[in-house]
Amino acid sequence: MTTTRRLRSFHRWMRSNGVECSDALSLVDDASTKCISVFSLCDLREGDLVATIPKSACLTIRTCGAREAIEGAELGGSLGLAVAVMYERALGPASQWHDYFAVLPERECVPLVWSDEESESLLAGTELYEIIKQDKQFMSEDWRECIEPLIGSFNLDPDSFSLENYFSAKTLVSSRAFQIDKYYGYGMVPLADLFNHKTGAEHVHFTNVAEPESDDEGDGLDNDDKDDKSSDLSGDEQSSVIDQSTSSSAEGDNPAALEMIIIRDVNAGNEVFNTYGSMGNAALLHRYGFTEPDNPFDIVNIELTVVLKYCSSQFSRRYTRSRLALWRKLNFSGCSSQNSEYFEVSCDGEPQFELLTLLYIIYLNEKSFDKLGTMIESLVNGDELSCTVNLIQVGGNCSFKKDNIQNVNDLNKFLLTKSVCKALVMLADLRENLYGSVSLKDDERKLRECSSVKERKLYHSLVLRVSERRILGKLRDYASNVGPRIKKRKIL
Ligand SMILES: C[S@@+](CC[C@H](N)C(=O)[O-])C[C@H]1O[C@@H](n2cnc3c(N)ncnc32)[C@H](O)[C@@H]1O
Repeated sequence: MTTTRRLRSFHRWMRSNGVECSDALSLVDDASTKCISVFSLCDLREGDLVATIPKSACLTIRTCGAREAIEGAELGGSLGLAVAVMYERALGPASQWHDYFAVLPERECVPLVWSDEESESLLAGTELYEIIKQDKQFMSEDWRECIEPLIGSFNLDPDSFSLENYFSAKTLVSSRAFQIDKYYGYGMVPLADLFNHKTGAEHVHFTNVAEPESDDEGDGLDNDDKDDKSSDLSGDEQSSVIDQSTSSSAEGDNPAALEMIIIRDVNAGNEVFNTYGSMGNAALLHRYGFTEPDNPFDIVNIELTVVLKYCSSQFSRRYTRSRLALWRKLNFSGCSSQNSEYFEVSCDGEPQFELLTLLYIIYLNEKSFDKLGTMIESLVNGDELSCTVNLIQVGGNCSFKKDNIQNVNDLNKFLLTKSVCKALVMLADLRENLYGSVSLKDDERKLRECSSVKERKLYHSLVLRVSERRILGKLRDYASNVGPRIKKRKIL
């Protein structure tokens, strides 16, 4: 089937399934990338309704032919939806969604379906490296525990439900599914999933006009994906949340359909973008298989284990343990995800506040540390702000004026002693070592020479490496330029 043909069939499919796509939209099939994008054929203005998609046309656990088996096995969320996708694909032309599947790729090129060698060579050191290893392991367990036992009941080619096909279905779900509503749950929304992403400058929103009555709330099936152990860097389940409009005044409101409405003007001939959310490059690559240069939502994480390793290189293990224990007693903690605790460094190189408090405590002199120990009882009863104020006062900072402090961010500069700044630079170096011996300059050169279309995996992994390494550079600048701003005074 030629690309033009698949789009013609999809347009026919939309008409016969009640999907209304405005004549102002042009679906474009790019022969070089085999990807579809949406362009405007005329000027589109804020408020224009450009598509209506009946919820019954969406592929969900509720609408798929294997509903009974999937619900009977209590599979929900992305795992259940991936089974629905595999089932309907296995039906071939007999599936209601056959012509919809023809406009989807076989699988999305996300790292989950890269070979182990590719992950090793392209992702080592990046935020994704360990996550992908875990994803593969957890999803294989999900498949063995939840899907393999069901395969016989489908009476279809068992190969269609293989582990490999499960991974492929998961890539489609992670990159294209939406949370529809309570009744339909999480699903594939034809047409809505053809729009590409632009960070912070999208043109279109999907609106769920009203919630239909749910006939069986509390049936144990929900969208919190309790069966699915895979990680989610973006923190939410769906690729895009559909706006829940509470207004029902507009004429033509249709509780059984989703509407796509222009929220930012588009001139004729331009691409119409959606947004998949505010995500850094690691999250974009993880779920969607692409990255954006200069992404303002990028972050780098520094694992607590790296901080402790650095601390142990300076002090005894006992010393490190006692400092960490006091930090915890003061109710500080890092971010946590699947057995790891870490600190974020934002796009502009600013380290997470809690990392500064930990380093500050690590470098407190013995006297101040002991004094802090005696104050624990009173400190833990206060809030984070007053606790940190006390911490800084005990540390003996003479330029510190409590009255000017409104929130914890105002305290950052007082935590940046010379030792803390030096530690931040060392931590940036330790984190950078994880990328191996290739320099940032070499990565930047390779990126300039690389084609985003022909060498897609290499290109996006290089964007990720380069953006993470630039943040580490900014962390070094931050530590060198911001601190130390304070003079010490003995108050003990
Ligand atoms: C929801 S689909 C969008 C439609 C898709 N282009 C298609 O051919 O069907 C999401 C996928 O589109 C691609 N994509 C979306 N936005 C992109 C962007 N800004 N840059 C590169 N690829 C993008 C990625 O492959 C992503 O996984």
